[in-house]
Amino acid sequence: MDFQNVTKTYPDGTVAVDDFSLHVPSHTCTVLLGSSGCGKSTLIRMVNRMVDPSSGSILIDDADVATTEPVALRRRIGYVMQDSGLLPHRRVIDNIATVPRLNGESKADAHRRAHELMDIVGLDSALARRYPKQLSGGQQQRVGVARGLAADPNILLMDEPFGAVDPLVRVELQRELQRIQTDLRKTIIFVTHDIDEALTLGDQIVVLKKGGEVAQIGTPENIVEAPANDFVAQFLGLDSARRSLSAAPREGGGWLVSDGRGRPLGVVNAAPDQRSETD
Ligand SMILES: Nc1ncnc2c1ncn2[C@@H]1O[C@H](COP(=O)(O)OP(=O)(O)OP(=O)(O)O)[C@@H](O)[C@H]1O
Repeated sequence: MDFQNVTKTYPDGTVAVDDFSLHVPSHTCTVLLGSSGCGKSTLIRMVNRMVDPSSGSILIDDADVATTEPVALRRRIGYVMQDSGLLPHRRVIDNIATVPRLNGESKADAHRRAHELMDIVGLDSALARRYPKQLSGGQQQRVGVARGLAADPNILLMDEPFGAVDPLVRVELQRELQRIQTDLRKTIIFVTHDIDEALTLGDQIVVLKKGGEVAQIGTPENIVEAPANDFVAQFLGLDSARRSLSAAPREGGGWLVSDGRGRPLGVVNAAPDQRSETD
């Protein structure tokens, strides 16, 4: 997928995205990382035409999304948002089956697929008959992910999908997504302002400034090892005590790693290039 010189000016004159270009490699997870208001949601919503660019284009397999009817586009691109966006008056199973049903699948087939998806996202099948409000926030987000995957889309758009759940559940959901992605290899665009989440999930991370200005694009390793500028270093907190780590040799081998305030964080047993044959 490619964003080509995309600009979005809202009717009130706000320039949310200014001349943004990006190649999104297939079958990998691209994270758009930036603080509130930098244009992340606008960017992701232009892919499925919830928002149309003022100029520029977005190409999927070399076809401009502007040439595809928005409803058709949304039925073949998965979309997961922060508050899960579930239909409150529909049971979990029917929420997941919504798009396959709209695509003409029989109820039996759509429900069978929905049960498979519940399994994939780690939801007990006993929850199928519940309504969204009878689920925890984390469970609702799992339903949201299942629903996003229901039509077996090649592309999955995720707009701060785990932003509203508590930190422990958030880490669990991130792990589930990584596991799912190992199997399904979707092209994912994942929006977050959480650095740890970006470093965990991104194959490619795009650090954004206001107006969708790209501050840096790279793998998590690239960005942590070599921030392109002060903005990226500060945003990642590389100059803060939490991330400026130090390591001291440890009795019995390995290193004790501490943060910038000297608090112990853990132990490194061996640097990758110093592993012995027996490790
Ligand atoms: N419908 C709209 N009309 C006018 N301005 C808008 C509209 N939607 C978004 N904006 C503005 O565009 C800019 C980018 O907003 P956007 O929601 O894309 O940012 P974001 O990075 O996703 O932020 P957040 O993380 O807070 O959701 C902001 O200044 C916002 O106020």
